[in-house]
Order: sequence, then structure tokens, then C-alpha cells
Amino acid sequence: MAATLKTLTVELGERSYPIVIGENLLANAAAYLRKASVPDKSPLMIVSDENTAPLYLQQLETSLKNDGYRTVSAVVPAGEQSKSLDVYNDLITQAIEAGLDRSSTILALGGGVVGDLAGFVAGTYMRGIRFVQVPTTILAHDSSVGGKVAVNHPLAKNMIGVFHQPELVLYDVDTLKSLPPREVRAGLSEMVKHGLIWDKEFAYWCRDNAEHLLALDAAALAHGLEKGCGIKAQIVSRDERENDLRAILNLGHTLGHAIEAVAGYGQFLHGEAISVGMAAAALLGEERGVAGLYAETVSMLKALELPVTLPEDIDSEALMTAMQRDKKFREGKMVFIVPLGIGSVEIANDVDADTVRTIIERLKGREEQS
Ligand SMILES: NC(=O)c1ccc[n+]([C@@H]2O[C@H](COP(=O)([O-])OP(=O)(O)OC[C@H]3O[C@@H](n4cnc5c(N)ncnc54)[C@H](O)[C@@H]3O)[C@@H](O)[C@H]2O)c1
Ligand SMILES: O=C(O)C(=O)C[C@@H](O)[C@H](O)[C@H](O)COP(=O)(O)O
Ligand SMILES: [Zn+2]
Repeated sequence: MAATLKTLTVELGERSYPIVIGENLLANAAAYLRKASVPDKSPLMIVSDENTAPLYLQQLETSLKNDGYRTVSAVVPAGEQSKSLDVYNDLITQAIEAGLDRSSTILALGGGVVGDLAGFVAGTYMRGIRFVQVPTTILAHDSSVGGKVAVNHPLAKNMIGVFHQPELVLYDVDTLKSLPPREVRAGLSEMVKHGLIWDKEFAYWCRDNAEHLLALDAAALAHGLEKGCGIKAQIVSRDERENDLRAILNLGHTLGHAIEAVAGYGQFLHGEAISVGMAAAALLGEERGVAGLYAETVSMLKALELPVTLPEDIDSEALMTAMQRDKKFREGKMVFIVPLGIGSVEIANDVDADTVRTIIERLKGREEQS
């Protein structure tokens, strides 16, 4: 039997959808798809990657086939490099060859890479078909919610994409048990981010429960994922297309995305790059008058065993150029999400380039800042 721990809702009027978090959900996936009115007359395409497919694809396929769904499966190479136009094109080819039509649904079984990629296929194939997120990483508590789907350009992260909301997020927490430790840590980066931008108590809870989270303690994980998904859902419900408020979910991302692109996709995991970006944002907050912010933020990131420094040899000017390609960059100004304290942030477009350069140098090869 499936054990639903929690069902949350992303409130978007007639496009509202549930986030079901629980145990043993993959084996019962068909029932949740039926509840979400996913049609069964046209083929469904399950997209997964070379790590998730051997672990979980068969379970999902079996549940769907036993309930009368016809499925085809596409498996992409694991890792950030699959968020590319080449892999996107391969998936579109497979969708055409498999006869997917406008009543078809794409299921993204995997982490944020598969979710963003398969979601972008779903959002553009025949100008948009249904999709369902089946996240299998901790990080994907963030990526599976909110409908931002995209692939990368070699010069800038997530540069080619659309907003396309899923019909359902089916989050089987049993899958998280097979995550490598580095991926666990990277996922916790986005979890503590949700606390840092919105909920002081949750940010401190992440720090104080770091040991349990890192050990994949079931109760700690369930709480962290529910809180993280809940915060994300609230923000997306208020500002689906990032006209304003949603930009706060980008804490650490102006620099973080630049790090990913400049270092080469996959060198830094997304969560790792965002952790360094959040350390940078804390330094910015201190520059703007919030005493003690950096030490407090770094204590949280370090408790979760996340990186807070830049490699000394990363090209600072390449980072500056990459930050000017950020999607928040407007009218000649970089935009940073800057903490006002733990649990609250502002969207700032008045940070001058020299301040950013100084912060980059401070983060290079430094373990601690005073
Ligand atoms: N759309 C959004 O709102 C949003 C939000 C945050 C991040 N993202 C994107 O998400 C991506 C990062 O996602 P991610 O960290 O999940 O990376 P990922 O999808 O690459 O997964 C991490 C690694 O873990 C493996 N894996 C996945 N599930 C597993 C499991 N249960 N057991 C064992 N191995 C497993 C994968 O094969 C991969 O090697 C980035 O591209 C980032 O830009 C998007
Ligand atoms: O959902 C959002 O909005 C976010 O910013 C969440 C981020 O964690 C995520 O990495 C997102 O993909 C970044 O979006 P982008 O618009 O900066 O590419
Ligand atoms: Zn992110």
C-alpha cells in the first residue's frame, strides 16, 4: 500500500495541482495519475536517466501498464550536460516516433535535470502536452514544483525554456535512499534556501537537524521536504511567472548559475554552486548593513556540508560576464537576492559591479570570513 505522508496544492486556479509526498508511491503511480485525470488512450512517455532507470523505471512502468496505460520509455545520460538542445531534440524525435499526440503525457522520473528537460519537451511538443513530475532527488523538491522548465545554453543556464506546470508531482521518498551522499548534500542546499528566503525558524531547523537530514532520517526528511515544497508552492501561487516575488527563489543563483556555466556544466552540482552563491549573498547583506549575517549563513551551509568558497583559479571576469547574462539582468543592472536577515530577503538591482568583484575575491580560497 502507498503511504501518503502529505498532499500539498500549488494553487493556480484551474491549473492547480497536487504535490503528493509519501512512501511506496511508484508502485501505485497509476492510481494517482487517474486521480489527476491523466488520459490513457494515447501513449505516455517516461523520461529518466541512466542512473534512475535501472533503479525505478520498471516499477513505474509496471504500475502504469497494469492499469491500462501504454508507455514508452526514453533514457538520457545522467548529469547536467543532458539539459541541452541536442538531448532535447533526441527526445522530440523519440516522441514523434512513438506516436505521442496531444492527449499524451510525459512523465519525468528523476532529479532536476530530467524534470527540467522532460518538462521542456512537454511544454513545447506540439506546442505543449501534459506532464507529471516524479522527483527522485532531494533537490527536486524545488525543481519539480513551479513549472520552470528549460535546457542550458553553453553560455548561460536555463536560457532556453518555458513556464509549463505539471498535472501532478508524485514524490516517492523511498527513492531518496539510493542517492549518493554528494547529491544528498546538494539537495539540502535548496532546502535551506527556502528557509533563508521565507522562514527563519525553518532555516535554523535545517541547521539544527543537519545530521539527521544528511543521514536521510525519514522523519527529518519528510518534514524538510514538506516545508520546502510548501514554501515553494506558496511563492509560485502568488507569482507564477516571476514578475516580482518569485525572484526571491533565486537566492544565490545570480552567482551560482554563473559558477555552473564558467566552471563547465556538471563540475559544480547545482546545489553546490547555489551554496557558494548564498554565501556571496550573505556578504552582500553584510555590506548593506546586516551584521553577523555571513557567519550565521555559513554556519547553516557548513552544517549541511556544503561548499562556501570559490576555487582560486576560477576566472572572476568570466563570472562577471556570465552574471550579466542572468535572466534577472535588466537595463544594464545585475539583480541579486540579498538577505535582510535570516528568513527574509530583498530583490536588489543597485549592487555595483566593484562590490561584486570584491566579494568574488573574498570567496576565493577562503574557509572563513571574519
Ligand atoms: N525548475 C526549477 O525550478 C529548478 C529548481 C532547482 C533546480 N533546478 C535544476 O535541477 C537540476 C539539478 O537537479 P538534481 O540535483 O536533482 O540533479 P540530477 O537530476 O542530475 O540528479 C542528480 C544525480 O543523481 C542521480 N539520481 C537521481 N535520482 C536518484 C536516486 N533516487 N538514486 C540514485 N541516483 C539518483 C542522477 O542520475 C544524477 O546523477 C539543475 O539543472 C538545476 O538547474 C531546477
Ligand atoms: O522556481 C524558481 O523560480 C527558482 O528560481 C528555483 C531555482 O532553485 C531554480 O534553480 C530555477 O531553475 C532557477 O530559475 P532561473 O529562472 O534563474 O533559471
Ligand atoms: Zn536552484
